[in-house]
Amino acid sequence: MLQLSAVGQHYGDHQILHDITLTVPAGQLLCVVGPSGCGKSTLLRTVAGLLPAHEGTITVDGAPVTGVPDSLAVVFQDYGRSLFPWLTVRDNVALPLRRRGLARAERRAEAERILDRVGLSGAARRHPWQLSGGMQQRVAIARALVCRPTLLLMDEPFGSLDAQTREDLEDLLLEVHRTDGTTIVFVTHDIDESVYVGDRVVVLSPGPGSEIVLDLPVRLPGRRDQIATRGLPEFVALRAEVGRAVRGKGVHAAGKADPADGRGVHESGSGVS
Ligand SMILES: Nc1ncnc2c1ncn2[C@@H]1O[C@H](COP(=O)(O)OP(=O)(O)OP(=O)(O)O)[C@@H](O)[C@H]1O
Repeated sequence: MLQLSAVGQHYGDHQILHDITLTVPAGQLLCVVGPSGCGKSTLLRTVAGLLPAHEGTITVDGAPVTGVPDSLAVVFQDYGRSLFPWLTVRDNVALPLRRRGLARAERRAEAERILDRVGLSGAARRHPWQLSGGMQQRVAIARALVCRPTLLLMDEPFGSLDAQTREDLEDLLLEVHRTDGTTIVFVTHDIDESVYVGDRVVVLSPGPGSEIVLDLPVRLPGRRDQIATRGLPEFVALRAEVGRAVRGKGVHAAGKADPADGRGVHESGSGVS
């Protein structure tokens, strides 16, 4: 479980985040959206322990975050810079296992297992620069998963991919989440994406001093499907509600209901206009 209590963040005199209080239960996929520059990436970097919180406290499974927790992995948008071009795909993925003291053969076997899972078993001996952008981001996801993190942070991971690749990776993420039960915090500027992948969507207000303006459980019937789910009236209603909050147009009362338990069927009907 991830807990943020009255977290504030500044760059110098510039206040970015104010009084962010949030509990993310184990196994939840939380999406964070908000206007450009409101502090989504700053929030993620603070949770990751890369920036110390100026105010408040953050705990992961009860332990205060004072540096990057061992149980945590991060995937950034810029896959091109996050992979080492001189290493093969398999060695990129195996790299985090070195710190765990696994022997070389074990590291390679584990990397190949994860690569198979993300649909890249045929690419293990290639180098990142020989792959498409979508394949490189699959490598970055594989590397994040190889240490079996309990908390996965993703900062606009599909933002620079074409629409088809993006949908494929959204579905890969959902499959990983369903199978592993990893707690995931997923930052995106894409409202549709947040509702499609999230169990819950949190919207931040524009800065300075961004706060949470909407905390919305995503209750959609059935297993998510790129065509069928996006056509559901429940999906359209949720998307409109998040869109209104991002644009500062007010929040429907259903948005405040039971946000920590964002699974199951959405019942509110949301009153979308
Ligand atoms: N290292 C830094 N030093 C000073 N200011 C920064 C730094 N990083 C970000 N900022 C500023 O903090 C604010 C929040 O930035 P952040 O990248 O967290 O927003 P964001 O919501 O993720 O933006 P976007 O949606 O455009 O990616 C912006 O005004 C940005 O210019």
